[in-house]
Amino acid sequence: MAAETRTAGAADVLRADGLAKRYGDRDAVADLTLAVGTGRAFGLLGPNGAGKTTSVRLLTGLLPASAGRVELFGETLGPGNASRLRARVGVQTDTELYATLSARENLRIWGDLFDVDRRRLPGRIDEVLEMLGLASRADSLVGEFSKGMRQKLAVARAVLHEPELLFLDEPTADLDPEAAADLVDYLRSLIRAGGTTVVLCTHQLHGLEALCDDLGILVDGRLVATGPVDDLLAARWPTPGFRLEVGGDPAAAARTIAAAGGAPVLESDGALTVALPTEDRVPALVAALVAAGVPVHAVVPLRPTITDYYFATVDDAAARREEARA
Ligand SMILES: Nc1ncnc2c1ncn2[C@@H]1O[C@H](COP(=O)(O)OP(=O)(O)OP(=O)(O)O)[C@@H](O)[C@H]1O
Repeated sequence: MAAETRTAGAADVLRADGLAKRYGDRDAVADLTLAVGTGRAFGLLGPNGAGKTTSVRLLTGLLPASAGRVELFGETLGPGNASRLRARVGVQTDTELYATLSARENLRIWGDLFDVDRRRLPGRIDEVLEMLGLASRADSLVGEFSKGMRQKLAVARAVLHEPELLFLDEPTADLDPEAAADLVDYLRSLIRAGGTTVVLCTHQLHGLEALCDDLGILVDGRLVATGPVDDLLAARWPTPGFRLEVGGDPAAAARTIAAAGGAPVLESDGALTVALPTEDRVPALVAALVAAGVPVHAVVPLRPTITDYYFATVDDAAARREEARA
C-alpha cells in the first residue's frame, strides 16, 4: 500500500488516491496516494524522469489518469467540475507565455481568463509584477525577456488570481541566487500569511527547509517516502549527531570516545562524528576527552537536512532495486 502524507489539524486541499499514468508498458506514475493540508507547502522531489511533472499534470487535471482519483477542495475532480475547481488553483507551467505581448498584456489576458475583477485587475497586475521584481519591465515584450524573467512572469501569472492552491515546477531553476531567495521569501509569505497551499517540484534542495512542511519523494514513478519534514528526519536520524573537532591524534580521541560508550566515526578531514542518545551526554564526553589530554576545539551539532534525507532515500531505493534484480 502506498504511504500517505497526513497533515494533522488541517483540512485537505488536495488528495490523490491510487493515481497512475501509463505510457505503453511504462509506468510514469504508479499508485500515487497523498494528502496536502490547507496552508501547507508540499515538496515533491525526485530524480530526472521520476514522474514529478506527470504527477502535477495529473493532480491538476491537465492529464487524464490511467487509474485513480484526485480530490480538490473536498470534491472529486471530474469533467463536470474541473473548470470551477481549477479556477481556485494556480499552475506555473500551465501554458506558454505570449512572446509578442508585454508582461502586463500577458497578465491582463490571464486575469480575464480567471475572472479577476476588471476594476481590480490593473492594480493587481502592478502588485504581482512588483512582488516578482518585474515592475520595471512591465511593458517589455516577453519575447525579449531572459529565461529567469520569463520564469518570474510564469509565477506572477500563476498567483495573479490569488489561488488557494499553487503548483510550482522548478520555480527557481533559472533564477540568480538573489532572485531565488526573494522568490522563496515571497512564497513563504503567501503560505504563512496568506494561507495558500503550495505543491512544489524542485531539484534545488538547498534551503528547502525554510519552505516545505511536507515532502514526497518519487523514484521511478512511485512515492517512496512522504510525510511532514520533521517526522521524516526524526524517523531516519532518531539520535542527535555531533561533530567533534579535536587536536592531536584523532584515533586516540576515537578510542577515548569509544571507552566512554560512544561509537565515533573518523571523518576524512580528521574530525570525529558521534551519535548520542541525548544532548546531555555531550559534557561528559568532552570531559573524558579533556581528561585524556585530547584538546577539543569544537563540538558542532549535526542537523540533517532535506538534502541529506533526499540522498539517503534515493540511495535506499536504488539499493532495493539492485537487490530485486539480483
Ligand atoms: N508524453 C509522454 N509519453 C511517453 N512517456 C512520457 C510522456 N511524458 C512523460 N513520460 C515518461 O514518464 C516518466 C516521468 O516523466 P516526468 O516528466 O514526469 O518526470 P520528472 O520527474 O518531471 O522529470 P524531470 O525532473 O527530468 O523534469 C519519464 O520516464 C518520461 O519519459
